[in-house]
Amino acid sequence: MKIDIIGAGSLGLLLAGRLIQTGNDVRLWCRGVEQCQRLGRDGLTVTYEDEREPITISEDQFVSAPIGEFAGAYLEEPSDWIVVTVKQNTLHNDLPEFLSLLKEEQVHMICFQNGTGHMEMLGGMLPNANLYVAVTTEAAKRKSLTEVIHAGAGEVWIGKWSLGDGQAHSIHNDLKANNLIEVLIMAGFAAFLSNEVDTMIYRKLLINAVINPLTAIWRIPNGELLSSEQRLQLMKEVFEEAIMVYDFCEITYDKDAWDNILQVCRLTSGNISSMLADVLASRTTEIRWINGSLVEMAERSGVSAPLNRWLCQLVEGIGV
Ligand SMILES: NC(=O)C1=CN([C@@H]2O[C@H](COP(=O)(O)OP(=O)(O)OC[C@H]3O[C@@H](n4cnc5c(N)ncnc54)[C@H](OP(=O)(O)O)[C@@H]3O)[C@@H](O)[C@H]2O)C=CC1
Ligand SMILES: CC(C)(CO)C(=O)C(=O)O
Repeated sequence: MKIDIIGAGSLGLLLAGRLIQTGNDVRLWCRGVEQCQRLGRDGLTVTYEDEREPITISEDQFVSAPIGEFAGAYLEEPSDWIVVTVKQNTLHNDLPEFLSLLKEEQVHMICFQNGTGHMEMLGGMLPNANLYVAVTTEAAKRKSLTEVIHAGAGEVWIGKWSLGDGQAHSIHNDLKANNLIEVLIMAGFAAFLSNEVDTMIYRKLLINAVINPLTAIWRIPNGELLSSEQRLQLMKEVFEEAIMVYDFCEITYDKDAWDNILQVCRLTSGNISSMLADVLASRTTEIRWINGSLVEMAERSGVSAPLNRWLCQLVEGIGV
């Protein structure tokens, strides 16, 4: 399968490494020229935290190029799938410029972002595109421009974004999506199709809305959220406000959603959350598309979500 991956960060390198290893034709689109040159010289490596052998991909097994060349290359030689693995802020602020040439195209594009808001934006910008959402519990950490650590195996759930014509299609009859799942499974991912990807997006949003800002503000690994009553109390208050917003917006959530968040803290106890990692590296965080989405959803329903608003302001104020 021919696959374009936009964003050679943690998730992008992980997907690229596994997909190239299993024989797919991957083009990896980077922000920086230096990274393209390093990938073109050294190839890429996926390593593990246990004793598993690393995956080593040599430079001649794939193409890496600057994002500015992506649209031209796609128009000349379209791929089967465009996989988007940039962060939300890049997707909203930078990608429109690079994707505008594709606005008439019927691309198949799949987006791996945490948070919400990006699919609506892409839907408006690429009206003919077939847009898909991936919700994943994989954990990847880029170690250098060419090396990524696969820090935790999870699942990848794929759904079609907005079927649009009001008819009840099942994604299980979608040939392209089935092909993608096959390719991901061959590459070693636990990948599934879902007709209820919305439920998954909002389940993940709840997890990220509670864990990410608090770990970023307190500068602690995920597991340490559970280490004091005071921290648990604040987590619970953020959770309850988010649930109140879900109730107003008629978004369904699991009965054991709170226990599920505690379980994620335990399972990822040594992890630095992506938001804390962004704060530590002085990068823009995804808070606007996580807790900020909850604030907007609340406002649209005529209620307020003051705790989530505060969290947005606290995180956005770090390092300003
Ligand atoms: N990592 C994980 O385990 C998981 C991540 N996610 C979600 O996936 C998304 C990606 O996360 P992650 O991979 O961790 O993020 P990273 O920050 O590791 O990677 C983002 C990549 O996008 C690149 N980029 C920035 N601007 C551009 C541009 N204009 N054109 C092309 N590439 C660009 C960055 O380049 P540069 O480094 O040069 O700035 C970087 O390589 C996020 O929304 C995250 O929430 C979801 C689940 C798990
Ligand atoms: C689940 C969690 C909190 C794991 O660290 C995550 O998705 C993130 O850090 O963004």
